Amino acid sequence: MKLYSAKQIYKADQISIKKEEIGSNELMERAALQLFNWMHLRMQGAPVKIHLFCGIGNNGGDGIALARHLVDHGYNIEVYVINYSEKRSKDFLINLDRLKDRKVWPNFMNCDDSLPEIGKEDIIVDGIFGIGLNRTPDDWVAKVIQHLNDSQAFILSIDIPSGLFTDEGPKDVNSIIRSNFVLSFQTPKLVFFLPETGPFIEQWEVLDIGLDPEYLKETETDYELIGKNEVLTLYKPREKYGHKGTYGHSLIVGGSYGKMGSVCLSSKAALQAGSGLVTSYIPKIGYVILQASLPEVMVLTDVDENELSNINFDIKPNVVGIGVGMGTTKTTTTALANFLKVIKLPLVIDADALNILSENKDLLKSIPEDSVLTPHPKELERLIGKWKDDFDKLNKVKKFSKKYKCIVVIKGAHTIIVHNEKGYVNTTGNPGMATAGSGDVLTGVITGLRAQGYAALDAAIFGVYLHGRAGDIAVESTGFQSLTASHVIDNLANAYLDMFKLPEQPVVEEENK
Ligand SMILES: NC(=O)C1=CN([C@@H]2O[C@H](COP(=O)(O)OP(=O)(O)OC[C@H]3O[C@@H](n4cnc5c(N)ncnc54)[C@H](O)[C@@H]3O)[C@@H](O)[C@H]2O)[C@@H](O)CC1
Ligand SMILES: [K+]
Repeated sequence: MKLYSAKQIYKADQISIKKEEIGSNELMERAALQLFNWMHLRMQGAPVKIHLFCGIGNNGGDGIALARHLVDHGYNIEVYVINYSEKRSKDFLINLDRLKDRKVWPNFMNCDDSLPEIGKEDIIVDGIFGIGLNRTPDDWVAKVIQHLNDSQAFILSIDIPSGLFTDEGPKDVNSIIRSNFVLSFQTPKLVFFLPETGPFIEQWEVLDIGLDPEYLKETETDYELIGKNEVLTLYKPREKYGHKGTYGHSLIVGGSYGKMGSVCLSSKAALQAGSGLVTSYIPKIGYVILQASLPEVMVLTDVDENELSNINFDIKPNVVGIGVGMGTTKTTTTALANFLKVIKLPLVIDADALNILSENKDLLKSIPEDSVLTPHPKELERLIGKWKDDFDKLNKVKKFSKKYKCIVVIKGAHTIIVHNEKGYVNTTGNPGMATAGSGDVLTGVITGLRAQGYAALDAAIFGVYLHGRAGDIAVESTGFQSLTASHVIDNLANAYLDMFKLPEQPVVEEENK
């Protein structure tokens, strides 16, 4: 699913109005009706108090139009207009008049007014600012927003939580609504998925207000949301006459004294992701461990007992996953530097290999083209330096990806895969996966997919999705706290199977005869 910018949404808005020969207030009416239907379906006329807080722009206009529909259906409402500017939008004014025709008089709130009382069981509709926010709200508006956040009432935001910018980072977190639910028009916004701004959104849903499908289809976006539909198009079915050689050979390089488990996890994950063959390359100390735990995996050992000192093999893998558990000693650093000088195969680079690269930035230019790097936030910071906010981080990663011709997987609650100018935002995974070895599993999955012939970007996107989905399925039986990396591996099979499951159909009860 494409994630459009505010500029693109405004453009879609203009094009739709022109093509359909409708007034902009008709588009607002569509939006308001969708909001109303959504609420009405769930509330079924319940007499709960609904407080609608509206700004003076079109987001406020949506709120005022929604208030009219709620009144027409007998709901118990109170409307407030937050008068933060004199520049009321045309459609806001049209809808204000329509509301007044029904003898509903909003409370106009200015900077010195006292704050209304809101009960814990009430509902707040947040229509203060939408995608038109272009500067941090004034202090008194921030106070209103804090008052709503503190009320403990359920907050339903129209389009975007008020106070969140659509395409830049927040400057004052105290001026942002904490939404329980966002009904977002036409597209979710990128900020719903970033670490700094995501926590302001508990749940979201898209309302289709029928913006011009042609424009939406043709417009390229900087970000895409990756769900089941997106990965289904990447999936490579198995061929009847395929053999294990058809599905590639993964080499997992890593491990050191006391950290052999990471290589076990990566190697097993590569196998479970479907790699035809898997070999592990480890220091001698891990030989028995690997052979005893993974009978399907072949093992090659370094000349050194405890650490990698010379990465040298005479097999022909088609991808190498490197870095897990390998440490950053001088010997291993030299081994990695020498390896990078000669290796031409695509790499999946993780953990200590990333840390070595951060400490020795001149090695970055030796990374083979189309390699996949999988840093967690700390590793990323060591690699690209500190960032101002999430947008700054994304821009820095885009530059890095272009400069070193690689794919960067920014791991997090919503992992983002960056390739050149574009980012792919993953939707699977859960907090239970913040556990030891979870990253090693991801490295193995992406390596295993790469081995099977998935292109680098596809392997990264598909791998991140599968890994998260396996974690989501696993957590249903383990709970967040007890989820381990091994559970994620054990559920890779279920994650594959789940891709082809049809959505559950509602059960129709048989009529009594
Ligand atoms: N496709 C669309 O674009 C549609 C948009 N609609 C609604 O329109 C919203 C956008 O409306 P607007 O462009 O009027 O903008 P907003 O309603 O988001 O903001 C109101 C106006 O306040 C001003 N402003 C921005 N930041 C401010 C600040 N910190 N303090 C004081 N004033 C500030 C700006 O001039 C802005 O236009 C969307 O979020 C959505 O809810 C819907 O009506 C349906 C169609
Ligand atoms: K809003």
